[in-house]
Amino acid sequence: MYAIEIENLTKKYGNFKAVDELTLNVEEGIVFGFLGPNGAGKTTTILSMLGLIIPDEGTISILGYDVFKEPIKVKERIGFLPENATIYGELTAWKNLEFFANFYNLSKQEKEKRIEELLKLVGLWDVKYRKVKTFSKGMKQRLLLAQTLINDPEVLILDEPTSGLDPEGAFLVKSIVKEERKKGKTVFFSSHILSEVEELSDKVGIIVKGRLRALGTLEEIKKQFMELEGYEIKIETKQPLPEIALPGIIRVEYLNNKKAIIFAKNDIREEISEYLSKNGITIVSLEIEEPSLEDVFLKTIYKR
Ligand SMILES: Nc1ncnc2c1ncn2[C@@H]1O[C@H](COP(=O)(O)OP(=O)(O)OP(=O)(O)O)[C@@H](O)[C@H]1O
Repeated sequence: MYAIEIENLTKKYGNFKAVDELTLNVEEGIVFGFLGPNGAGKTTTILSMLGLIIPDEGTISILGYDVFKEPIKVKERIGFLPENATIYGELTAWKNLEFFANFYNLSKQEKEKRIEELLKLVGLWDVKYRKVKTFSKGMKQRLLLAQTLINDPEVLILDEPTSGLDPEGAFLVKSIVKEERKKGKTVFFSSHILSEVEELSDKVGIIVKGRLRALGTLEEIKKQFMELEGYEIKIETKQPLPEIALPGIIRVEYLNNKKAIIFAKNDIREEISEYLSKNGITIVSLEIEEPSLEDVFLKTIYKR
């Protein structure tokens, strides 16, 4: 079963399509990175997943439950961290968590145990009785994350969870995501920070102007990209390179007489290798230069 299934989601504001026929599935137990520039439609998709926005078209189910028809069943099993979450500044960290814990059917003991565990997890145990209005942005975000985890959710939905955090705060958020994944939980998070998506995600979706432009593991996305944009094959030989003219080659850029980058329509390493060995040339290395997620992301945004 998929943890999250989004089918043909469309949300319009007037005539403007904020999300346009979006279809994607997230397998259980993985971290899914939802990547897109500002205004791409990430938050609109996430709010639809929570049933907080009613889309014009499409269906969404989480853990097999339709989010619009069975909202309570869904909410019991998920944790949601909004992009601009609010927090009760006049309450202490402990009281904030207690307030949210009260929404769930937990005994006093279970509640206290859970709050203690979470405050320790996010590094706020020593300041548990301090009013939250005295907290830094990073401390508040950590408390919000603890709040998101209060019901030990099976699926975590995090909208730009590291936005505005310093490197230490971002590190803590990322380590919590990794810990949850280890426990078998599913995490869906949105971001426009490439390094973070690359570091955390088992699967990535790239959304631009409301449309899903790429979907898959990083490897799959890079492969799809190379199939569209062409392959860069780096070669180094022992003897000087002869002129290489093989079907599929777009151009060759010689770095010196024994090193070159071959731009090709497909992966023609075998053909190159055969051709050179026929000409008595020994290959030192012959490798595909993989695009970075940044190459893929930027070209996806600006080119297509
Ligand atoms: N209530 C609304 N009324 C009109 N337009 C809206 C509304 N909410 C969002 N939009 C528009 O829909 C588009 C998608 O917005 P959304 O907030 O989903 O993007 P996002 O990818 O989350 O962006 P960001 O990274 O900046 O948070 C934007 O162009 C935004 O201006």
